[in-house]
Amino acid sequence: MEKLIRSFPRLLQLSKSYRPTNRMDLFKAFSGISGQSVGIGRGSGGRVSEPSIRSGPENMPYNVKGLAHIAIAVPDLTQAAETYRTAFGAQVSDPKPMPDQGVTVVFVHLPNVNIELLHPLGDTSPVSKFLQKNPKGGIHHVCLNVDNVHAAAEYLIEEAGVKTLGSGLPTIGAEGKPILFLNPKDTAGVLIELQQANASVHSCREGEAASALK
Ligand SMILES: C[C@@H](C(=O)O)C(=O)SCCNC(=O)CCNC(=O)[C@H](O)C(C)(C)COP(=O)(O)OP(=O)(O)OC[C@H]1O[C@@H](n2cnc3c(N)ncnc32)[C@H](O)[C@@H]1OP(=O)(O)O
Repeated sequence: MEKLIRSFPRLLQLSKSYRPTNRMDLFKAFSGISGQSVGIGRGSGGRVSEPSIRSGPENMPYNVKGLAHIAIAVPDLTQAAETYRTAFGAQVSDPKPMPDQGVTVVFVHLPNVNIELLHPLGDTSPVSKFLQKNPKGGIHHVCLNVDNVHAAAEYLIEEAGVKTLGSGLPTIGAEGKPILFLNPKDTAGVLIELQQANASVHSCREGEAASALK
């Protein structure tokens, strides 16, 4: 113990006023933490190392403005909505049929983000196959707000190697704004929806989505 204390000046300093009683106390005293888990970088002499952060490319032609919603496909919309309302005390919307998208949606409003519950509508719903593979339901997609969905699509296809799905032209989503889906094979296996954040809701009809963005 004396040898250990002599070899670590910080511990020596602490040991004058603090007597560790077990191994965890010894670790906390040495690393300077008080319970939360941290990573200690190699060669950092015991100091907690900050993770390095790399920024996105400069001059991006569009910006992600945040998370719009997380969509969960469910086998029973009424039951799922009731679970979110009663178990989590969340406000839930009435079901909204969206025949053009092949889904009925219920929005669950949480303080910092919405959850969109999805159920197939019609024979060719894109959610049907997903539910066949995941009969109990599951996370179907993540929707990001962007400031320019048109510029985003162009940049993703031409510069980032990320393909859009369908015709590549925006359609109108459940929040009444232009949306586009990206191929999950290009985005780490997660289906991502882009939504035009600043589009005026109610002002767009299906055929007007693309021109509304110009
Ligand atoms: C109202 C609106 C809104 O939010 O505003 C909505 O929600 S509309 C929500 C519904 N609309 C959409 O989802 C539109 C975009 N979705 C699509 O175009 C399609 O569903 C695809 C994502 C391309 C999947 O195609 P398809 O339905 O034919 O399924 P599939 O079973 O043949 O799957 C083909 C490959 O995609 C994968 N795959 C299927 N669904 C996936 C999902 N949700 N997330 C991640 N990967 C997925 C499968 O595992 C498979 O991979 P492997 O080949 O490796 O086995």
